[in-house]
Amino acid sequence: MAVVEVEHLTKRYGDLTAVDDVSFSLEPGEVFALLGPNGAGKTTTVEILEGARPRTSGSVRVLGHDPARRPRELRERTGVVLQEAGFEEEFTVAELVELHGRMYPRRVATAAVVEQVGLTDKAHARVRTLSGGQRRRLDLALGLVGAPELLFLDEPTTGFDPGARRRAWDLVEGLRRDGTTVLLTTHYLDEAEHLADRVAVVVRGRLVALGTPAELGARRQDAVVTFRLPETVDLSALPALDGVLVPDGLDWHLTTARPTAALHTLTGWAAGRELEIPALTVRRPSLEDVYLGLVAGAGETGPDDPADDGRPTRRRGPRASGAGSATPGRGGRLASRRS
Ligand SMILES: Nc1ncnc2c1ncn2[C@@H]1O[C@H](COP(=O)(O)OP(=O)(O)OP(=O)(O)O)[C@@H](O)[C@H]1O
Repeated sequence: MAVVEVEHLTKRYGDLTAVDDVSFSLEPGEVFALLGPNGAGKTTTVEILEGARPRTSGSVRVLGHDPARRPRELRERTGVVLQEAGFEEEFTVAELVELHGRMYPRRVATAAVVEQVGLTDKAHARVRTLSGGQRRRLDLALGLVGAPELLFLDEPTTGFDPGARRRAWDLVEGLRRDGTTVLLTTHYLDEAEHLADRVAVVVRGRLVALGTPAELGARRQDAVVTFRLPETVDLSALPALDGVLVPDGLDWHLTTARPTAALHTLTGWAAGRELEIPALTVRRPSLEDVYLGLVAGAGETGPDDPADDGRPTRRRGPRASGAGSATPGRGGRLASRRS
């Protein structure tokens, strides 16, 4: 049985359709990444799955439950790592993890989860003294302390230094090995490529592509041949190459649908003149290239788009106040789980 099943999900905020007839499912143990530009509807979708927002229409099942009913069992079997969560600043890391863990029947030992996220040396530090990246790791610890079957990770490595990001990736890979299903949103395409079994690309609320990173890559047949001209050679001396050639500093990039033929022409020409072509590489499109092509193809014009209202990425309704969430004091998370 699918862990998450979403069929024809739609969410409207007044006139704005933030999620538009989206369908996908998550199989047990898979890491699934939701990608899309700012305002695409990723957070809205994830919050609907978490039970933190009502949907307008469509059907949603999470671990067999309708999250809109906010069943207790679902809350106990899922973990949530938000983009920004409020912490109770005077608690220590260990205290906060300990208190949070009490909400879950299947909890992981505090020391183990603190170790898992690399905060052991900060276990007894007050939350207010943590750096931005350390707070994100604490967030991760709170998502993991309940040994969730399904983990929601909303931009989990934003603000991480490169080492911390690698460790977070290792952690997610470890979770996958243990059978945890993970729904991830990220703006880092390398992160999605590295971690995700499958990727869904959402633009303006609509699902525009769904598949493994390799399947999405295979949508594009083109490749980029990069090279420099030998010192003694002028561009006009090159044979005609099939594709679009653009300069980039000393390099030339040839984007071509026929990389084998283009390479043959180029290397045949050079070999015939006993020339060495410096810095010659061939690169297939990365997930980032494919993603940017999909986003552009779907008419998204980036941050200057008048439809982009420039609002912060994570908005919460009245739940955001954290009122009434003094135990254990994580405003966003606990309040959203309880309301
Ligand atoms: N409570 C709300 N009321 C009105 N509009 C909202 C509300 N929450 C989100 N929106 C709008 O819905 C759209 C989708 O927002 P959402 O936060 O789901 O996007 P996102 O893909 O998560 O973006 P980001 O990558 O920036 O986090 C945006 O246009 C946003 O302004």
